[in-house]
Formats: sequence, structure tokens, C-alpha cells
Amino acid sequence: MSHRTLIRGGLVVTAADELHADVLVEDGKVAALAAHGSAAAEAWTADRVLDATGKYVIPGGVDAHTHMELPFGGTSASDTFETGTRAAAWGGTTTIVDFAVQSVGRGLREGLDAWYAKADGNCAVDYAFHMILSDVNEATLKEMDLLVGEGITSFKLFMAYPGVFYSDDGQILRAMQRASGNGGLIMMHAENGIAIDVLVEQALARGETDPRHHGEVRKVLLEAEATHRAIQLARVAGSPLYVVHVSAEEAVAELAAARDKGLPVFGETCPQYLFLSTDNLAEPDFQGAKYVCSTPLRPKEHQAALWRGLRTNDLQVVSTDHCPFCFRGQKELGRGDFSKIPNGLPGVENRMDLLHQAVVDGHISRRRWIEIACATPARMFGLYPQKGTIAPGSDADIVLYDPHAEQVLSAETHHMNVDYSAYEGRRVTGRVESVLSRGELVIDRRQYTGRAGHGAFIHRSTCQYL
Ligand SMILES: NC(=O)NCCC(=O)O
Ligand SMILES: [Zn+2]
Ligand SMILES: [Zn+2]
Repeated sequence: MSHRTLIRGGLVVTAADELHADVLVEDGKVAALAAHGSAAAEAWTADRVLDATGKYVIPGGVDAHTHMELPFGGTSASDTFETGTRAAAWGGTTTIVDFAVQSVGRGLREGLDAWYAKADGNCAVDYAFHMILSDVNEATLKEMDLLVGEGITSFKLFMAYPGVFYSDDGQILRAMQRASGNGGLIMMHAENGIAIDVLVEQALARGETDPRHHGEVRKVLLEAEATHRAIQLARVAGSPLYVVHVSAEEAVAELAAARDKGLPVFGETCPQYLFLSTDNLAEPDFQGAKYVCSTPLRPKEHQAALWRGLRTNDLQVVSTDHCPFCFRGQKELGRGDFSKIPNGLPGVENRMDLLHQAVVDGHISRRRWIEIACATPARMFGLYPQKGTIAPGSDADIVLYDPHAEQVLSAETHHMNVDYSAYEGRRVTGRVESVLSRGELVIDRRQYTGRAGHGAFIHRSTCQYL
């Protein structure tokens, strides 16, 4: 029997339009939109009516960069797929794209199967995977083709973390050449990890062990240099390139210069680079460890270039790089040696709200909010228009968003499985009211009504943003 939900009275905001429209949902899909009070909308009947008067009706967020349960730095990211996707739902995100990991000496298949097993039956919202390549060789290259056919259509390479995820330029070039043939999208962690490791060793030898030194050794120039090198390698290979977690003005300039030449080069930044800075890394009593991630937080002056890049489309996507580690027992592993602090920040629950605050503050428009947080990540990673918009035939992943509600972000009230908030005490205007995932209410007027196992694996097509 078909099941119909009617969302009445809201302002529907997509990347393309703002419409005073009612939305009819049938069997988990958007069936139709019609103007409030129109004959079509008045004729609709439904099993359930959601009143969206005074609310925005927006597509569920697509967070294209998360690390649930990632083993890193001798510990594991503290959100499981169950807790992390529940927190995502609370924050209005209805699709995550997480990173399956190839271990050195192992195949892609083994790494991917481990990720399927972690996620299967545990997710509150839909999920997909990218694949991290840690060991590019002949076998890996062949497996890339198989993965593209299986809906894993993007591959992350690291110019950082020698001995862990690092690939050298030859490996990077080979992977890019393969991707240019099979339609895969190469995602790059662009930092010169070999040079950074020298600076880490020298800093520690000088007794510079505090968290703030993490930011000092991971220099802007080494992000810019790696970004430039990645772009040139992609040009040689004839492949598109997506640079993850861009944090520095000089790296944005490299992307902008490449895009001015018409190259298919794309950039993502994250809320932590837009809202936090080296001031946080310098917090006393080891509190700065809460803000250790790579690329690192930068001096505040870089934020203007990131916002500008988001407005000019030199940066296309805001993802979270959600990779939470508790302060107690995890971040503390690096007391006395900043290089042992596990890298990563929590944020999957906060992204949609922080970006709405950016609308309130005048950094971006309402439609650009939806474009960088929903539509473009869906297009970039082969999920559109199933995800990322509200249009007939799309999955009914829909958020009723209250643009006037005030909230204070805090670990006391968040749902991520981590003992601190990177945004503790920050006031934001706007809050998720209700969330539908494929037509099911997973958040109903600020109550969690979802369940682990509702979230399904999404088979992605190749990049639709080229
Ligand atoms: N970003 C970070 O600090 N941790 C997660 C791994 C990565 O994305 O490089
Ligand atoms: Zn990275
Ligand atoms: Zn990451």
C-alpha cells in the first residue's frame, strides 16, 4: 500500500530555486511540488501532514567526507556508523560518504569489505563509500576499475602521512591515469608529508611539544606546494582532481589559477577552517589538542579567502572531515608530543547549522548554502538527483529547518559520541526541526524516531560535476 506524506506551508529552498510550495512524498520519493493554495496542492490527500509554516523545507545534507570508526594514531575514531549517522540525522544530514581504507600490503577488496561490515545494518541514514588508496601497485590499479563498477567511484590519495597512507608522485600519477580511464574521481590530501616530517622531528628536538606546534610545522607553503603538484600531476594524467579539506589562502589560489585555465579541478573546505583558527590550537592546558587535524587550522586571516572561494565557486563543497577522538584517553595520547595526538575533529552534526549561520552572517546566500552542502556534493560524487535536491523522483530526504530558532552548540546537548564540542558555547541561529530519510521521519519535532538499519548503502555513479 502506498504511503503519502504532505509537507505543507514551508519555503522550499534548493540550489536552484526558492518556492512557496507544498511537497507531496509518496513511497519514499518526492512525488510532486505545488504552490501553496493551488488547486493541485489543495486536492492532495495524505496519511500524514507535516506543518512547515515558517520553516525552510530543504534537501537533506550530503556530507561527502566522514571517517566513522577510522583506525588512526593507535586508536579509532569514536563515532561508530550507528552513533555517527544518528548524529548526522540530528544535524539534518541524510547521506554520508565515508572512507573505506586499504591497508598497506592488502587489497582494496579486503578494505572495502571491512567497511561494508562496519556499516551494514547500523546506519540511521543512507551512506556510500570512497576508497582510500594506501598502496598503489598493479593489483590496486586493476581493482580500481572493479570498484567503479560497484559504485565506489572516488579514491583518496595522501601526499601526507609517510608510512601510513602516503603515496609518492609515481603512485599518484599511476592512480590518476587509471582514474582518467575508468571515470573515477581522485581526491587528494594535499600536504607535503615528507617535508612536514622533517619539521616535526626538528620541533620535537627543540622541545616544542604543545598542540600549537602541530599547526606551525604543517606550513601553509607545504599545503600550497602539494596542491600545485597534485594539479600538475592531474594535468599530466588527464584526470579531474578534487582537493579535500583546503585550509589555506595560498591553496585556494592554486585551485583558482587552475580553474582559470579551465582545468577540472575542485576544492572542498570544512567548517573548522571557516569558524576556528590557530587561536584554538593555542588554547592552554593541552586544550589545543581538541583542534588538532590535518590540514591544520590556520590563522584567522585565511578565513576570508575560504569564504570568497565558496562564493566564487573556486571551492565547491563544504564537508566535515568528521573524525572524532575523545579528549580523555584519545587526544591525551599526545601529551608531551603533539605528533601523537590523533588527527581529526567532530562535526557531522554541526555542518548544516554552521553554514546556515554563514547565511545569517551574510557570507553566502540561502541557495548557495544548499548548493555547497547538498546539491554539489551529490553531483560531485554521483548521487544526484537521487540526493541533494527536492524534485519529483528524488529520494524524500527532506529537512524542516527553523531559521529563527536559537541554539548554543555544546557537548552537553550534541549526539556525536565524543566528549567535547569543537564549537562549545557558540550561538547559532537556525535549527533542524524534523528530518525525513527516504520518506521516514527520523527526527520528528526534535525527537529521534529513526533506527539503526534504516540507512541503506547507495551505489554511486561517476562524477556529474564535470
Ligand atoms: N583530517 C584529519 O585530521 N583526520 C582524518 C584523516 C584525513 O582526512 O586526513
Ligand atoms: Zn586528509
Ligand atoms: Zn578526512
